[in-house]
Amino acid sequence: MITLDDVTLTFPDGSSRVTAVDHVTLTGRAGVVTGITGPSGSGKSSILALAATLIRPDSGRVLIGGEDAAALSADAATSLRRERIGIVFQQSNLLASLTAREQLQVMGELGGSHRKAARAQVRERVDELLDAVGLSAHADKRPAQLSGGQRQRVALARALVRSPQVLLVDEPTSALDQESGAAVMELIARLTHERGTATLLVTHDLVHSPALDELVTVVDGRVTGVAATTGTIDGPVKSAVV
Ligand SMILES: Nc1ncnc2c1ncn2[C@@H]1O[C@H](COP(=O)(O)OP(=O)(O)OP(=O)(O)O)[C@@H](O)[C@H]1O
Repeated sequence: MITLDDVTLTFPDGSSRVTAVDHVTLTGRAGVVTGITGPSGSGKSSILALAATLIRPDSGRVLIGGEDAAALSADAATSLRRERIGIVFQQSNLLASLTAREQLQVMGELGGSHRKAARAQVRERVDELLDAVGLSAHADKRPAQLSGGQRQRVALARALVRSPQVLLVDEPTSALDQESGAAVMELIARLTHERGTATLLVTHDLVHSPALDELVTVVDGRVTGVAATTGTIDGPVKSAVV
């Protein structure tokens, strides 16, 4: 579970400051895809960056598994991010020289043990995740040999390698056509339901709302609405949400 509790974030703007996030309170629950939508400049990406502990709020708390990430030292926030948070960006941000399998392996081994048994465990998890995102047959391909949708699926699998509690996804379909976008959204919903991640997903495109369990609307940095959606992708937790 992740909770932003009365969070405010401002940025310098000439001699004054612009308020990007204005006393926002929202919760992403385990096994639930919470969409965050709103007009351009409303604060969606800022909310995601706060949830990712990439920036600190001016005030308020960012609770991840009960711990206030906003109060941690920079080092502690980095390890919390590494261990508990998976992030998928608009562009897949894959390393051009690595195969799909290697992208996941590098993430799985980051800061971990070099013992043979530990590495074998990572390999097993990588194979399981590549299978879960339907890419086993493409495991040895590099990003340039994959379609946009396949690259986003690799990025999604990579974000899940360390079994994060929280999955943060920023406009995952913006570089995709409608059909592959829908497939990526469906996959995010399925993996969220199966693996119990608390998923926050920023989208301006409500054509994909069937993949969302809840929708938070943000305008001018403020939450103006929270609604259960009429999503059609079933999951174990979903029935309890709607
Ligand atoms: N690094 C920054 N420095 C100064 N102002 C910023 C910075 N990042 C965001 N802002 C301002 O904060 C507000 C919220 O921006 P944010 O990017 O979070 O909105 P958004 O809803 O994600 O927009 P979009 O849909 O266009 O990506 C805007 O007024 C923006 O100009």
